Amino acid sequence: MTHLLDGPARPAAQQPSWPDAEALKGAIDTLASFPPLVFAGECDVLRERMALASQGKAFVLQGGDCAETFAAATADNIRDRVKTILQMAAVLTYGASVPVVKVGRMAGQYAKPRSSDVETRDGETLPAYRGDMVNDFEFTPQARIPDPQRMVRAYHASTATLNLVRAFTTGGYADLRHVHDWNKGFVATPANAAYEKLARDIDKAMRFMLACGADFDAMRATEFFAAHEALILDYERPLTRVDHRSGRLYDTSGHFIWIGERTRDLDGAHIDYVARVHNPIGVKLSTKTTADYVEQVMDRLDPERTPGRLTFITRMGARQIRDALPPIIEAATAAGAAVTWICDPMHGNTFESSSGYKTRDFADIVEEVHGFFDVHRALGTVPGGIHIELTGNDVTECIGGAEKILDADLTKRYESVCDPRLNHRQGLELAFLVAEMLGDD
Ligand SMILES: O=C[C@H](O)[C@H](O)COP(=O)(O)O
Ligand SMILES: C=C(OP(=O)(O)O)C(=O)O
Repeated sequence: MTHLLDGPARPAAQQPSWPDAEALKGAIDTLASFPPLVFAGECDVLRERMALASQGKAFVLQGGDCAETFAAATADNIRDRVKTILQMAAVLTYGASVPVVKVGRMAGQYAKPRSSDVETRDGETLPAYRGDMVNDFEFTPQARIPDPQRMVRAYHASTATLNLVRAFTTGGYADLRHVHDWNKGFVATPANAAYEKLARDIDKAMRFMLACGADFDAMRATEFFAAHEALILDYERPLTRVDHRSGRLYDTSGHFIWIGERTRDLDGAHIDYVARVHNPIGVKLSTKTTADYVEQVMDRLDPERTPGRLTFITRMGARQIRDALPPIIEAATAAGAAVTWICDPMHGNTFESSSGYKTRDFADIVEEVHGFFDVHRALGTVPGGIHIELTGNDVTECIGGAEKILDADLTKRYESVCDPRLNHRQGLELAFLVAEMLGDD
């Protein structure tokens, strides 16, 4: 399939140095022979949902691991992540009376861009870990060698994940009548107690609607989409297929793919790649973004200004967003933007704690989302969603929140192989706060 993507060779940032060209070719050919993970028609549905979010008629909740790992792709982990997203979506929908577009950072989020190509521990320097799709987290010379067969494993792990996600979300588990069940198995906390109360209210409203003759069978299933950063082009390209209905190219590795802050160069291979596929796509924007860049990237990726095609995921930092975001929005608006604006309050707020862990403060995360809403409201544009690194597990990776995780607690259960995630309760707590902001119109 790669011939479909032929064009001038462009520099591709953040790619592994695969040591064996033959092995790489073998893995690419294998991927190209596999069935698609998602269908073009599903991507089109998501584009329509993203369009609604760009107009304030829906709100996007994108969430999941910073970096998925093969070892953690278990039924329990996947179920708890899906449950957390369903609960957060219920809080947002009920709290703000807006449909929520549920998108997992799942089933493909196996590669990471890194600030440095190497990592040094106790005087030993090895290649950096770039995600399970590329090499292994273990700190040994052998483990850190990029192995293209890992892309094939990532495909299989994504298939299994997506299969379970589809079973959960269409097989009855996501039925709103199970709104209480999603809270089961989690430790009792103020956030879960608040959720339990909300679930009782939803139950009551549903009983009322049922008595009025509403048909709740329509709610048995929920839409749930898969997203990841389109980083490793040797994985994305062979999974790119022609849609037989329209003759257009789609990246069938996920419904929504985004280009990260480190790979969004206008002359680079990543922007060239996503310009050619028809999926709904995202571009991360930090404080380094210029007005000129925004206009040019819109012209490259969304020349027709089609609502739902392009999402800007801003990740500015709690202290910068109020100054850095307005000129970006103004430039986009002046250039006729039809983009969906999403706030990633994670990546601009990372710091190293005194105990040496990469962490984020829950208060900063909330503050960035506040800034995002305030800026959009002041400019008359639409805050269309949030993008969160989270897990359904009870980890201690981000400090703060109602349970007041402290620096000293980070050591207790820090499991992320890259960036710190909100745990289940912090995710729920954030959903309640965002529901308030959304409802504050
Ligand atoms: O998730 C984002 C990046 O991959 C991550 O922040 C990079 O982390 P690093 O600075 O430790 O390489
Ligand atoms: C690397 C990521 O973010 P960014 O490109 O915004 O740094 C990410 O979301 O995993």
